[in-house]
Amino acid sequence: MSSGRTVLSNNVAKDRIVSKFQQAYHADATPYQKMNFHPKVKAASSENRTGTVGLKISKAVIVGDVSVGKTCFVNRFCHDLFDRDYKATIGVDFEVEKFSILSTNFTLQIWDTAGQERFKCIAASYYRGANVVIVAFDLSDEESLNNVEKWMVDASENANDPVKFLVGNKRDLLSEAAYEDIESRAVEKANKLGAEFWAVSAKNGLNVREFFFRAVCLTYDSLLLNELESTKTVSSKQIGSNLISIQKENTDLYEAKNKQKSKCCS
Ligand SMILES: Nc1nc2c(ncn2[C@@H]2O[C@H](COP(=O)(O)OP(=O)(O)OP(=O)(O)O)[C@@H](O)[C@H]2O)c(=O)[nH]1
Ligand SMILES: [Mg+2]
Repeated sequence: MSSGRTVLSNNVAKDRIVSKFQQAYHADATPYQKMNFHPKVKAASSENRTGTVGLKISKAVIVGDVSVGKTCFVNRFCHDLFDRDYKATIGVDFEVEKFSILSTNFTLQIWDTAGQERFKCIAASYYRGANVVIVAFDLSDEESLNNVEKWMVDASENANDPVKFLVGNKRDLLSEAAYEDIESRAVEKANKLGAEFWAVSAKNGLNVREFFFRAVCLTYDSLLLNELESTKTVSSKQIGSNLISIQKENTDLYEAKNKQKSKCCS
């Protein structure tokens, strides 16, 4: 979380409070047609019956070709920063963002993976269990759009029934006409992949906050709905043991990240 932000008593920054359901970027380019939180999700949130959803850490992974702007996109959202110099991501990096959705705390871990082929072995081990898969491409580079299928297939393989997005970055580089041209092809791809399309700019911040709010709204809604429908009564004992395994898994991930970096990047 960037410094200088107003942080509330629940440890969530003021600009991470989600009280309205964020709409899709383009109504014709999404498989997610819901326009609001499910009534059961709203009721459970207001009555504080959110089970393990508010306690767990959800996971998002961002993948895509080299230099499409994955790191800049994450940094724009998490730190409100933009770096014009390219620094390749080595393996993976991650950020943790805390939200308050309908007054429930919700934590998203954002795994920013390397696009370079030589780091693929490291990056791929972080796709497991992802709740959100973000395939990024560069709107000004057609080739990066041609490669999105393989990224989506790889990243979704071991994910956890993820919410899928196709994000075109560097919108600031395109004229309106050039954008419209690539947009129609991107929308076609997104529909084929069963993903929701967004056009953003990490450089000027266009649609970046809206995108992440959309991602957490869809994820929170579907995770809580699943939980409400599958475990009508979750005992506090179960919640306790789930939490221990989640915390352990998290610790393992941190350790694995360091181990794998030293193994694969030599
Ligand atoms: N004009 C413009 N440039 C951008 C934008 N986003 C990123 N860039 C530039 O694109 C280059 C690559 O950005 P990165 O975020 O490092 O790319 P990446 O996808 O993380 O690359 P890898 O980590 O190697 O996979 C940098 O020089 C950025 O300044 C954007 O929205 N607009
Ligand atoms: Mg990067």
